[in-house]
Amino acid sequence: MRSTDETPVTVLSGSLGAGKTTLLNHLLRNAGERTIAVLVNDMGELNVDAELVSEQSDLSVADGTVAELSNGCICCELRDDLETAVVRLARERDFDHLVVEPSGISDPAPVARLFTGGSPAAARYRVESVVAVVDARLFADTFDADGTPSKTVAEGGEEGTRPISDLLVEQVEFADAVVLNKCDLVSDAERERVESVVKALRPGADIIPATYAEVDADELLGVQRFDPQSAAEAAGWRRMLDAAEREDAAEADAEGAEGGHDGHDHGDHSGHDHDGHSHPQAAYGVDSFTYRRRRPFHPGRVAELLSDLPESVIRSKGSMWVAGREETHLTYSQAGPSAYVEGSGRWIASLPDFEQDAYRRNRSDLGFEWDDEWGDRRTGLVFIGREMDEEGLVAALDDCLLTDEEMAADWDAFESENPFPDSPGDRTTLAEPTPEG
Ligand SMILES: Nc1nc2c(ncn2[C@@H]2O[C@H](COP(=O)(O)OP(=O)(O)OP(=O)(O)O)[C@@H](O)[C@H]2O)c(=O)[nH]1
Repeated sequence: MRSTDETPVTVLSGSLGAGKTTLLNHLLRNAGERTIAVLVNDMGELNVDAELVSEQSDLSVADGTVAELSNGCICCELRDDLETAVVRLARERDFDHLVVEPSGISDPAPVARLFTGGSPAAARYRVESVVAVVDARLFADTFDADGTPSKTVAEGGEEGTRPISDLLVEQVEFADAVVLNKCDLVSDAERERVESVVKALRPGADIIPATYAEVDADELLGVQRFDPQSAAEAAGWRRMLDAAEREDAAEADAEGAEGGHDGHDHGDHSGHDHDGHSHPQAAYGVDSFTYRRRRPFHPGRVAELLSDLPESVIRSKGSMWVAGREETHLTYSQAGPSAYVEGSGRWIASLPDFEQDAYRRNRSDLGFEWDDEWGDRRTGLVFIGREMDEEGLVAALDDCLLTDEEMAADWDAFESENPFPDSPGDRTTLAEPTPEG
């Protein structure tokens, strides 16, 4: 019984049929000295009591090395069960490593969070890695503009069905290591292209190519990769946006320190000449840029543009300021053929003065420049794609900004004729994959 040592946990994600079970079996068979316990959340089977069996490293999943939770989804109703199960497991069994496979949920983040913070599970475990098993064939088909884009609406998780592209992107963005499985089903060139996209989506993740998930267990387990502090900021789009904002804030500070603002206009300033470029993957034509403006979008024009982005854009995401939605901080997210906008909170500048003051006082370093007139309202988008026409896209986005005349005119119409959500939690779908490829 280990009471002080925290047992390392691997959180495994992956789309339906990507090869998670194949990987688990492989790990159990090749664990060497390690004793691995596996916890699977199987949404398919109902009313099977969670059986906490674990122990020998050389048993297959079917042989019962697995503690199974059923009846739901780990991230919601099963969260408590999961916590109880892992704590009991640690108390009753002796093992060196826990692998949790929260199948049926798209987002491994809540599961990883279960083992951090002050929970009883956190006292006994530490998350070592979040691993995404990616079906290289499916990934290539979904995001390769040269291939046949997969429009499949796949596994659902908590919200019913979701486009497969969303799941693939989000799992990769949160992963510390990506097992690129089914490499037998892609050519070398396709594999390299998939790798280049994965690197852009999640810079720094270890990519482990595999066929039938035959990975070196010591390469996957026993390496501390997960960092709870930076996990949320690890996605490629988030890093680019944060870096660009920090750069701006530092520039503004420097100007302040020099005792004068030279009057350069942030209202129409092009974000991308702040070196929003990143070319690490240019070899396969995968590139990215940031688009940042402190002028609101026209709701109709920008909805139309974002509903029909060129296929070269693989992933785009960020914050949007849309005229008529002065209170609602909008988060836009696109992955392949799917795109939506969600109300993700309030602009700080729309809060009552005393709340704003408190907010700004408590976070003296907001990480971005506060605009005298508009406060934190701004647009910051990141585009990741292959051979994108950046200039064309930026020009098209700029055409969606309010013109000077529109800025000066009455904004009432923007409020009423506006497809975007006007409160946090609401969502507008801009583009959906067609049901059959
Ligand atoms: N060709 C090929 N098939 C594979 C590979 N890895 C796994 N498979 C097959 O793909 C299918 C799905 O694999 P699983 O391991 O069951 O996938 P999973 O992610 O556990 O699937 P779910 O639990 O249903 O989400 C099985 O028929 C595997 O034999 C691979 O590298 N190449």
